[in-house]
Parts: sequence; structure tokens; C-alpha cells
Amino acid sequence: MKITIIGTGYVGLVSGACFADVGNTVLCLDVNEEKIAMLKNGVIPIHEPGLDNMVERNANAGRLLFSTSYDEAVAHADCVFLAVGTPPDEDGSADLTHILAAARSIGQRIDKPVVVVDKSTVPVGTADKVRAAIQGELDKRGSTLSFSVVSNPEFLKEGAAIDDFMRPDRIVVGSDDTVATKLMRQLYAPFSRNHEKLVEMDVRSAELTKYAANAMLATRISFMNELANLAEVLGADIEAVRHGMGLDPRIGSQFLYAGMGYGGSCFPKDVKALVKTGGDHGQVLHILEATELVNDNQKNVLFKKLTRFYGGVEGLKGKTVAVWGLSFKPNTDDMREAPSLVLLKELFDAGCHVRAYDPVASSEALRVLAREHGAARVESMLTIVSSAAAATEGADALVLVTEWKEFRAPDFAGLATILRDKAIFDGRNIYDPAVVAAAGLAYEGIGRVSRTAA
Ligand SMILES: NC(=O)c1ccc[n+]([C@@H]2O[C@H](COP(=O)([O-])OP(=O)(O)OC[C@H]3O[C@@H](n4cnc5c(N)ncnc54)[C@H](O)[C@@H]3O)[C@@H](O)[C@H]2O)c1
Ligand SMILES: O=c1ccn([C@@H]2O[C@H](COP(=O)(O)OP(=O)(O)O[C@H]3O[C@H](CO)[C@@H](O)[C@H](O)[C@H]3O)[C@@H](O)[C@H]2O)c(=O)[nH]1
Repeated sequence: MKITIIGTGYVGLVSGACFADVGNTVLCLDVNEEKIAMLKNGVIPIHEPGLDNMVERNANAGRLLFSTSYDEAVAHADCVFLAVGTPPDEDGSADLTHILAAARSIGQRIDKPVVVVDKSTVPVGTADKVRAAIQGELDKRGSTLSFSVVSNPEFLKEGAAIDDFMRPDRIVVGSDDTVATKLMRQLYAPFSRNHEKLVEMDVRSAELTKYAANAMLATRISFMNELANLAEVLGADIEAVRHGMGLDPRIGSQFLYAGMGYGGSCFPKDVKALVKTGGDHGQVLHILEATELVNDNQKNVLFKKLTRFYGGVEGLKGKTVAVWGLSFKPNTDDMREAPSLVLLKELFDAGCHVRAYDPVASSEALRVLAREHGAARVESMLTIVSSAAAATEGADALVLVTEWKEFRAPDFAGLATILRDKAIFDGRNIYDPAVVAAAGLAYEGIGRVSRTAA
């Protein structure tokens, strides 16, 4: 089948590569000329494990094409996916500027019946707006062409995006057009071979399903973070509690990890957008408001622990803090809403110098931080280094922010000789407090009993 994907970001590029990998001919379009030029030269603009090989393989086979031309993109296919960004607007609602611009660009060009598939995360009712935007352009041209708009939200996770796309838990298709639904079944058949995973529903339910899933996962995380803070004052260990809870199959063990709060390009914006949708329809979503509040507070939790350890903010002044991990989660270079950004601002404001290392996100982090704080301030407060060991050189304390695999088993005894104040702050609970303390280091985790150096 011939497919066009509009928006070549984390979702668009992964979807395009995966659809091409099962034999379709996919054209990926983006308005960002630099991105498309990179892709045409075989350079992948994002870090996503396995994506470079898959893109190269399919581009070489002529099944994966890149373009900035809407003329070319719309002419290419009878099935056009929308995978552009839907960032939060100032009031928390999803900004539909890119979606509607893309819809108009399609409407201005189609000259045959087409199925437009919305893969971006959009509020309930957006498919109607997309339909109206396309129809408006057809009307201007006096065209009576028919077209369909289908909702097909995407559930992939960054860092595991290819696996998630190739082996989805479910494929949600919201459609009121049987021909379009049939086309979607055909397109997704290779990803749903042995078990029926495609769930058909109406368009509005499909749009809401995406927000419901993200809101539930975000709520689990905030629930655990709040419980972690309680466990800490009660002298309990949230890691033991998590294990004990998660073995109940009604609860399940996933997405119960306490930490520094959820980040990324989805949970924060999608929870906000759903709260806004509720408000717009006279329904206060109390649970989600609390989810967001708890998450905002949780992003400060490590700074509070550092402040306590040093006897107040004044005690932090002039300290050098090593930071391991900057991206919002491992295996990605994405810095959107990363908890590290909140911590780094607090450390800068307290007069600390930060030595940070991230396996892939350093340059993206520098770009974002320079935009937020100014390049000069960032240069004076932050040193980005190229290894975990280099980050701890000359540092007083170590903070683990992102649980990259390479941080899992450090030489604690060695760290005890390097870190001047002999302290580790573990924002993801990946270390055993007893092991850290036995090596002569103080340990602070999330929702765990603090340890002083043994
Ligand atoms: N990132 C994820 O893990 C993930 C997972 C599931 C769903 N989603 C949703 O998918 C959507 C895309 O997310 P993303 O992370 O891939 O975004 P992204 O910011 O990485 O990519 C979006 C791309 O769209 C392009 N674009 C913007 N306007 C355009 C236009 N008019 N025409 C063509 N291209 C245009 C941008 O240049 C950019 O390259 C969002 O709605 C997001 O909520 C994201
Ligand atoms: O137990 C957990 C699990 C995750 N997180 C944090 O939650 C955030 C989001 O993690 P994750 O869900 O793995 O990453 P995303 O790539 O943002 O994926 C989410 O958002 C996507 C965009 O909508 C959806 O498609 C995915 O299904 C959904 O998992 C990260 O900051 C994690 O550190 C925790 O704190 N504790």
C-alpha cells in the first residue's frame, strides 16, 4: 500500500519506518526542511534504538521516501496519516495549529478520495475539525470529492518505540466509514497476525481512549510518588511496598515506580489537556488535577533532600553536584518536561556548579537549557562531560536522575573516595541503600529510609 505520513517526529518517523518495513511504500513529509535534508542524507534526527537501521534498510529499498512537498505527499497516497505535534497551549489545551494546518494543506490538494488518519493525540471532537478544515478547502475549489477522517491514536513509548509499534498491545481505530475501517484492517494486518488486536469504535471514543490510557498511567505514577513520600516519613520502603502491591494481578507491576515525577512529551501535556477538556464541559476532573499537582511537587523532591542534607539552601552554595542522566527517561534524547530541567534550575539558583553526563541527551539538554536560562548562565553553572566517571571528578555529591543502564552498577567504594561529601541521591531508586551505605556513602532515595555512611 502507498502511505503518506505528515510530521516526521518520534511518532511519524517510527510509524513510517515500521509501515515501510512490512512492505508498504511510505512517504514521510515534514515542514522542517533541515530534518528532511538530514533524513535524505541518512542522518536520523532523534535517538530511538533500532531506528537508524530500519530507516536505512527501507530507504535503500526505495520503500521510505522523505519530502517537504505537500504536492508530492498528497499525490503519493490514498491514505494520509497526521502525526504532527499537539503541544500544550497556554491554557493547557492541546494546540491544534499544526493538525489543522496539515488538514488544510491536504484539502488544498486532494484530487481523489482519501482516508485521513489522525495519529496525533488530539482532544475529542478534533476529527470533526479536521474534516471541516479539509471540506472548507474543497468547497473553495468547488470540489465534491469524498474523503474520510479516522482516529488511530498511537501508544508507542519512546526508547522502545519500534518494538511497541511492531508488536502493539492494541490498535485503536475510530471510524464511522466501513471502507476506511477495512483499509485500516488491511494496513495493520501484519502487526496483528496471531491475535486480533484491532479494536474498532466510534471516532470520539478513540480520541478519548488515548487520553484515558495516558491519564491512568500518569495517575498510577503520582499515586506511587505520593505513597513514597508517606512511606519515607513512616519508615517504610516504597520499593518493598511496590513489590508487594504489584504481585496482585488486579494491580499489576508496571508503572508503579516512584521517582522524580513523570516527564516527556505526553503525560504532562495530555493530563493537562484532559483536565482542560473536563473544565470546558463543566466537569472538574479532581483525580487528574491531583495527579498533576503531585507530579509538579515531585520534581522538587531531590532538591529538597539535597537542601536537607546540606542544612539549608545556604549550605548548597558553592557545592559541585554530579548529575547522571538528563533525558526524561532512558534510551531517548528527548528533554521535553524532563525532571532534570527542574533540578538543574534549582541547583543553579542555589549557587551550585553541576557536572552532568547523559549518554545521548547532552546536546539537546544544552540547547533547551540555553533557551531557558541563557547560554552565558548555563556555561558558568554547568559542565557537560562525556562519561559518568568524569561527572564525579571534583564533585561533592552525586545525583542519579535518569536510570540509564550504564549507571546501574557503579563502583561505590571508588565513589566514596571521589565524592567529597560522600553522598548519593538516587532519584529512581535503582541502588540498594544498604550496599551504598556499606561502601561508606550516605544514601537518599525516593520513599526509602535514608542511610548514613556505614
Ligand atoms: N512522542 C511520543 O512518544 C508519542 C507517542 C504517542 C503519541 N504521540 C503524539 O503524536 C504526536 C506527535 O508527537 P511527536 O513526539 O512525534 O512530535 P514531534 O514534535 O517529535 O514531531 C512532530 C513533527 O511535526 C512536524 N510538523 C509540524 N507542523 C507540520 C505541518 N503543518 N506539516 C508537516 N509537518 C509538520 C514538526 O516539524 C515535527 O517534525 C503528538 O500529538 C503526540 O502527543 C507522541
Ligand atoms: O513506573 C513509572 C513509569 C514511568 N515513569 C515516568 O513516566 C514518564 C513517561 O514514561 P513512559 O511512559 O515510559 O514514556 P513515554 O514515551 O512518555 O510514553 C507514554 O506516552 C506516550 C505518548 O502518548 C504513550 O504513547 C505511551 O504509551 C506512554 O507510556 C517518564 O518520565 C518516566 O520516568 C515513572 O516515573 N514511573
